[in-house]
Amino acid sequence: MFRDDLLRDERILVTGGGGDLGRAMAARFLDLGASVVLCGRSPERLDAALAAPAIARHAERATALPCDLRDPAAVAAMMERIWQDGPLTVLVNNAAANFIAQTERLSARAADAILGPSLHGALYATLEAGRRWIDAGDRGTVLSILSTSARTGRAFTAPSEMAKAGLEAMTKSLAVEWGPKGIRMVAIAPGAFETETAARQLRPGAGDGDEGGFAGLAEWIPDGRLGRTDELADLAAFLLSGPAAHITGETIAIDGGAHLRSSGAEDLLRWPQEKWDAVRQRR
Ligand SMILES: CCC/C=C/C(=O)SCCNC(=O)CCNC(=O)[C@H](O)C(C)(C)COP(=O)([O-])OP(=O)([O-])OC[C@H]1O[C@@H](n2cnc3c(N)ncnc32)[C@H](O)[C@@H]1OP(=O)([O-])[O-]
Ligand SMILES: NC(=O)C1=CN([C@@H]2O[C@H](COP(=O)(O)OP(=O)(O)OC[C@H]3O[C@@H](n4cnc5c(N)ncnc54)[C@H](OP(=O)(O)O)[C@@H]3O)[C@@H](O)[C@H]2O)C=CC1
Repeated sequence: MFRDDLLRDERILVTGGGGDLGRAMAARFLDLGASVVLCGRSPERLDAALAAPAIARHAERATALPCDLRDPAAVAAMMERIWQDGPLTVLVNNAAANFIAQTERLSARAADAILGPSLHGALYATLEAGRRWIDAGDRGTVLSILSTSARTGRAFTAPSEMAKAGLEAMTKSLAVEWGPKGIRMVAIAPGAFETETAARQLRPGAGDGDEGGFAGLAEWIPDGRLGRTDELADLAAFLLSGPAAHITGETIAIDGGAHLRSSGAEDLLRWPQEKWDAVRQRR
């Protein structure tokens, strides 16, 4: 689909690069010639990502740095370390934290556990990369991974929706403010992708025969299935590539149309063909 060297000149930091979607994007960027730095809190998860065959086959262009994005000093130190080897050209704000809970029962610490990495951490990373690009007169791109649920709102994950909506506002605001300085801001809003943590944090199952997971969700999605990680990775690669150079401030949804299912015709979608035929005959 893409030229093999599409991202050859890019040096890309993928936050949360030890997670499922981060790892898939990193592997795709490497396939297309980029150098990649992964970050996350857990050194074990980062080591596992570097050892995965899709990444290990490009070992000379893949590195990892543990970093807790909730700590602005740690983010600054990570960026300093990265820049010692040369500038990044792309920051991918992918790291996030989320879990379902009845919102009125969230403690302040629980709310901060979500807002910390998902909103503040992404902002800290964007500021650290942005000011280095601006000081050096370098071009740069920030790609943030949002969620279609930030557009619609979503019950039981309010802090995550607030964080993702905040990142969308950052994407639009800095597209204008930093655009003249050569910095492009883009975002992807995924729908449901069956990653290990999404299943655990968002559909944990309550026991007694309810094992949770994503079973049954696909039939609710207009195109009848969940997203595939390779599809997200390809969209990310395109948005970082030369042909996307004029796209900024935009968020692209990748959810099979799921977030548009709020038209008031949901009951009609469940009608069998006979019912449509009967209605037509009665006209
Ligand atoms: C919507 C679709 C779009 C998005 C999809 C995704 O993002 S999928 C990707 C999702 N990926 C990930 O989520 C990434 C992996 N997960 C993580 O980063 C973390 O494990 C974490 C965010 C779940 C907890 O962060 P941490 O280590 O900082 O937490 P901690 O243990 O120090 O506790 C702090 C406070 O939070 C409370 N609390 C914690 N869990 C729950 C819960 N389930 N229930 C209720 N409360 C909970 C805990 O009780 C405590 O409050 P207290 O008692 O002191 O008042
Ligand atoms: N899967 C899905 O259905 C959807 C996912 N998304 C978004 O896609 C992105 C990736 O999700 P997914 O791959 O499913 O989730 P993962 O949990 O696998 O990935 C998130 C990563 O973020 C890292 N992270 C969390 N907190 C911190 C922190 N404080 N500092 C540094 N890194 C941190 C985690 O690593 P570690 O724990 O080692 O720090 C983890 O690897 C997220 O932004 C998510 O919100 C959006 C919509 C739907």
